[in-house]
Amino acid sequence: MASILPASNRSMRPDKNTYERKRSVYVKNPYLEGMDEDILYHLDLGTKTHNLPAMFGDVKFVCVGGSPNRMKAFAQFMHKELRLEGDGEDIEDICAGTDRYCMFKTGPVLSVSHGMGIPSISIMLHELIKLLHHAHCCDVTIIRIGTSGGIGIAPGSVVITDTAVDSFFKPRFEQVILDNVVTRSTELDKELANDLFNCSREIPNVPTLIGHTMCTYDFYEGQGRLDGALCSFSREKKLDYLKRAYRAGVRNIEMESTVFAAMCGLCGLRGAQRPEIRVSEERQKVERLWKNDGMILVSSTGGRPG
Ligand SMILES: O=P(O)(O)O[C@H]1O[C@H](CO)[C@@H](O)[C@H]1O
Ligand SMILES: O=c1cc[nH]c(=O)[nH]1
Repeated sequence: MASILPASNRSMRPDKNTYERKRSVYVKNPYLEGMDEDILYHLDLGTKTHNLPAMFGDVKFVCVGGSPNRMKAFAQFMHKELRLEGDGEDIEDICAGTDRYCMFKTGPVLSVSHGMGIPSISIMLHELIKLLHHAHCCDVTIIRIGTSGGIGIAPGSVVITDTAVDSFFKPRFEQVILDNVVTRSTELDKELANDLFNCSREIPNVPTLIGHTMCTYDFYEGQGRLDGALCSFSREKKLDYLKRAYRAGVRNIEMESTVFAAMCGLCGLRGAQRPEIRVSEERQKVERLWKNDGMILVSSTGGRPG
């Protein structure tokens, strides 16, 4: 099991009175309270083996992305920007005991990898949300930082997602629960999207826009690529589909946004719930940082060679 974080990180927990109105992280599972121990299997953490409030009670921002190396680099970047002790090069992977996901903590910012696709991020989110709940975190903003394929926009643009849509351009996530299909909303917080967009205006040479993000179950056929091992549609059909997506407001495609939006929304992790009237010093620092340096993207887009 990963050891708990050094005392220097624990001391950054905000004062109880820092926030005048708190928004908790909710779990919606009546069985959890009655459990003697909650093991977060894929994070290699647990309520009996780790002091989760001490380790994570001060978390205010969670940034997630597919690749472990990217999330480590992001954590090192945050370490420098927050001017924490040391150079951050030896930053500890809190989930080192498992190779499923990695997790780094820099002050109030948690950086977590989630792998590729809905099933992978959904397992991570179940355990992350329980972690934040057990740690008594509140007022948590979560942002997925990812790559995506742009539609009708310049390669390299940053798309801030307002709504995640499925392959039929509908703002929904269909979760199969036992043998039922349960439909969940995929709206993301518009206020946060606007805040992020306003921050982006201060960053030169990075075209940024707000738009819908389409989430698919597959990188190849699901995204209309012609270069997968299987392809059963014509170039014309592909272009027709992408044009219809564009007309429906879709500006980029990736593979996690619908379940991300659905789960975070249900569990009180909508970042843009901006309840704070007085904010902690760390949070002001982080907000300043984002305003200055723009580490705020939801998806940066690449070309779509296929
Ligand atoms: O850039 P990340 O976060 O890895 O996410 C995108 O990249 C992967 C596909 O290459 C998918 O998981 C997609 O959502
Ligand atoms: O899902 C993805 C991620 C990156 N680029 C794409 O074209 N699609």
